Amino acid sequence: EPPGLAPLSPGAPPQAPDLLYADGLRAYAAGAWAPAVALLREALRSRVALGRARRDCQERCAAEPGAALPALLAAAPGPGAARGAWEPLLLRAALRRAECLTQCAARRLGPGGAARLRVGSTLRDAFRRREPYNYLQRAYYQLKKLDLAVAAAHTFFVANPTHLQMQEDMAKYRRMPGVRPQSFRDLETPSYWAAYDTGLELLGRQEAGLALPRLEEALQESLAQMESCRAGCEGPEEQQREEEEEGTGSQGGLYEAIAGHWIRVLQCRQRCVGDTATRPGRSFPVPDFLPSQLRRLHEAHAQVGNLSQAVENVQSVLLFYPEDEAAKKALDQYQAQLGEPRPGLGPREDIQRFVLRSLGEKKQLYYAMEHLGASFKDPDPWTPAAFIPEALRQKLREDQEKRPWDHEPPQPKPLTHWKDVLLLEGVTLTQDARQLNGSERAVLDGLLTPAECGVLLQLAKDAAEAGARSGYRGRRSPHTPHERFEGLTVLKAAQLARAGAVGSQGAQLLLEVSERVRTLTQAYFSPERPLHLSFTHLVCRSAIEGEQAQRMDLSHPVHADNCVLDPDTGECWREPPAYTYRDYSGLLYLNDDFQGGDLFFTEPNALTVTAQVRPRCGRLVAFSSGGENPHGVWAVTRGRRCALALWHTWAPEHREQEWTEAKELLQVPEEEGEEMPSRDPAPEPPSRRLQRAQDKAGKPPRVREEL
Ligand SMILES: O=C(O)CCC(=O)C(=O)O
Ligand SMILES: [Fe+2]
Repeated sequence: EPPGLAPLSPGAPPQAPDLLYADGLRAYAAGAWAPAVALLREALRSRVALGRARRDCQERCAAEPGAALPALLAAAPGPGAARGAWEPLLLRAALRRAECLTQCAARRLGPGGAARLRVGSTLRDAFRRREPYNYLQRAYYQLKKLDLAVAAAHTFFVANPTHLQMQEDMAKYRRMPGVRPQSFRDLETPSYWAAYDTGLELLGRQEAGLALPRLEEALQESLAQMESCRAGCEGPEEQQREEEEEGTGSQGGLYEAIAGHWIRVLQCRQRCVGDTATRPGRSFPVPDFLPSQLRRLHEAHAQVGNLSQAVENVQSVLLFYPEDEAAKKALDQYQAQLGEPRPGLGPREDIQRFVLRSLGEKKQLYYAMEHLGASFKDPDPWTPAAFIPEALRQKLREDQEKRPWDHEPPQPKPLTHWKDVLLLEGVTLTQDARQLNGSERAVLDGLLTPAECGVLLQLAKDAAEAGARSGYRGRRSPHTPHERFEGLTVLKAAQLARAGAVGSQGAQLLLEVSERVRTLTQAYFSPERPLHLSFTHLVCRSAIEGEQAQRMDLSHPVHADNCVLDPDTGECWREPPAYTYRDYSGLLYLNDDFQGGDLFFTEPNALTVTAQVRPRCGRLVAFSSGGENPHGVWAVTRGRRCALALWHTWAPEHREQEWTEAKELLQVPEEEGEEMPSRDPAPEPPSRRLQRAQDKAGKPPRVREEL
């Protein structure tokens, strides 16, 4: 049973989610686990019920005679249509519609209807971040309902994959006997992401036939999600949200107010494009989500010989990009292969409807932008230039350039052979895959000079001390109680450097070195396809003195980096909570003055060791991140072992945004001391949370933590 979604008292009208949630947090703070669970679940459920009721009502009332727009309006007879003719009709229809909506809401939601059950912006944000699930998992854990705790944890985790506390909790759950990764079912992530990912994976394996149903499902489900998102735009919350953001109520007279409301609805509907294309927990949408899905569809259909479907899909691409050369060429080719012309064949109807409607909305929004001072951030790169008022075009072009995720990365220069790169960098290949008994593994030496290792070690030390000064005690390792674990991201390093807590030379070097590793890894393993850094983490593990006798555990248990390894079957599931988008891993070691701590690779049974690597300054171990490379770290029994862990990805949308942010931060001239953001702690009682929310004006930059 999915937590939070089954009614506690079936049939009863929903209660206000705000109140339920606040009561739930109070119960949680008081350690009353069972009531906390009941209240939090009810808050989640009532919010879902609320949304569903509103959408049903909207649909029903739109179809009700008298509340629909009179047909007369649609066919307004030219300029002669006197003002008096349409105005009363429009406004009467609006009155009827409002009456219908109010009655419907009262029927579905109880007396007071929608007004009584508003969801405030704080709650909306908390729910978007899936915070209730974090409280739920802890409460379930206390109640010893492990399966539900894991399911709730996973639901939260998918939307917050960089939440450190949750990483530890998930690791804890995974170690528990009887809790299997299979039970980490994803309860709230829209199903199209799974379909999309599987479809892409199958395509990657040249399985177009198998990929097609998943790709089609992904497209249809993302269109459905878009509809559901758009339907939410007419609700009272959307209006309220804009008012909160703009700090204005409606101004002016009747028509100004109507126009103002209408613009908000349109803005909201257009935002749905980005919302639908953004994975839970990600900050940026997959660029050009719909057209790129259509491109994959037409290619896959062509591959398996479904020519007419290939034509429909490529024509749909052309609706977005009429001048797309590749699409035009593909269309010609498909038509030639088809032989005789098929008259009925055109773009997909669902896409045609979508594009026409979207263009209509954009036209109005650009108009409002030019003449009414409205704001509009076009989510799409395909809007025809003719739609954009001349005065706005230049400014938009500039903004576009500032949004890197809207652009494919510049095509790389033809890549040099890895041997040239090694030579260039003064690096030697110490062991290749064969010597390491694997397929995609390598040990390279000479990536850092001893002086550079020194600078990076100093950086790690200074950062840890800065942490200690600000009340952050050295944490136990998430993997073993016998070691301490400190992790530093590039952004955090840059922030600390700005605040003067660490030298900026170290932070700068961190960026430089990660790029050095990326170049090498790409040249060695992926010369045709650019690799991007997706995460860079400077990690030190220290033995805790006096706790080392007869240690049986590992510093880092055996795992694979992009999938969940099942040692029993040797299978590796490329699914959350693993970081599925990681394609190549790199570990660049900084020192060797510690005991234990060798890296080792195993067979998929996680037991049989196939190769072992001793860390030392400037040594890079690089390998593909999948199930072919299970690896672990022996216990560090004395001293401190520091390494730069780097993960690379082929997916530009998973490129490490923080790398760029850190770079920018280190480039801009120093301003007065910046405040250091702290990571989001485990759930705390509401009173303290409130305090904290009030303390911080504005949102501090989010510091990412991954393992
Ligand atoms: O530090 C190492 O040698 C390995 C660490 C590792 O495997 C990881 O962080 O995924
Ligand atoms: Fe790893």
